[in-house]
Amino acid sequence: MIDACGLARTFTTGHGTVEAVRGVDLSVAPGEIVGFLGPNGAGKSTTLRMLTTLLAPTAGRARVAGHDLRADPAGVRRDIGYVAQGGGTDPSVPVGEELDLQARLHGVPDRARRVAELCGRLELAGLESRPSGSLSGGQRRRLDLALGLLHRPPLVFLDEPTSGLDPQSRGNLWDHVRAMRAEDGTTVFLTTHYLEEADALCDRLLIIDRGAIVAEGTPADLKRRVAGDVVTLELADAAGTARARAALAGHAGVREAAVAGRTVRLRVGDGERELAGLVRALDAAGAGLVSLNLSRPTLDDVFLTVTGRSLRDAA
Ligand SMILES: Nc1ncnc2c1ncn2[C@@H]1O[C@H](COP(=O)(O)OP(=O)(O)OP(=O)(O)O)[C@@H](O)[C@H]1O
Repeated sequence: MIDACGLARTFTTGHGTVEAVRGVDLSVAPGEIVGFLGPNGAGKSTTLRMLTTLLAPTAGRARVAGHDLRADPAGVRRDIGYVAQGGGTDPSVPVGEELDLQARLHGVPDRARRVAELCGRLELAGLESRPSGSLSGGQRRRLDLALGLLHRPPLVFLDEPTSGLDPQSRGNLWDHVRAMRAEDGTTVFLTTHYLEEADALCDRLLIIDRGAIVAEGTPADLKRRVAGDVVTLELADAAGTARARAALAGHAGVREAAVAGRTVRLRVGDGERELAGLVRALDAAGAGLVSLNLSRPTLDDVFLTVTGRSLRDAA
């Protein structure tokens, strides 16, 4: 649904040249929900604006929703939905009127039925006569989503769809995005700052930093591949700790072991798979295991591993 190769954009400012996006390759398959994650200024919006034809690339090429970005930008625009960060509606216009107007602009056939259908699906029914400026944050974002979906685009771009929403409204919007994919097979490409959002909603993530993609994969794969799981062992005494350390030194699957007092912290690939073998090795060595804890890395650990910085600090 998206295939981009070497996409780049530089800006010339009074202070010199900014390489906002430095040759990004990415592909998104039909029906995927792909999250584009990165700290402030990483190049997310610039990439999104290029893929939605709002900004011309300085280099590279892309096919979006079956159309070449440079040769057929009108075709791209026809077949995508774009939900911008702040939305673009007039706050004084009633919800129903706004939807009807946009449906008319898009030439949506049988538009009254389509508007009613989307209002029903996105919990906007009953709000049609309210000016959009009077809606709550969550209702507002659902209206923005409805506006982006009116012409039934197979591909939708969402720019920070839940920015500023409370956790409950955020979860509600995720449900709607999932339903949109389940019911219509809509492909979704979204940018986000929220690690929880990336983790909960996206099938696959692209992590961008300083204009380049630094990691890519499903949330679970990324965590496993890039950061590994962590197994923390507590041993009964110093002798047991030494025996544990010796037993685990050559143990296949252990990538790294750090000892602090009677605690041994291991970095392993797939913790669940490794646990039984680890326990057997420790028992055989008579290490005197007191407790064992398996923790999964977070997406922030992934970012830290790839860039040496925390996404939260960097943001
Ligand atoms: N019109 C512009 N002129 C000059 N520099 C720009 C312009 N637009 C973006 N940039 C710069 O390009 C880089 C990438 O910006 P971009 O907005 O794409 O990042 P982002 O990842 O979307 O950040 P945020 O999360 O803050 O929205 C930044 O250094 C930004 O200052």
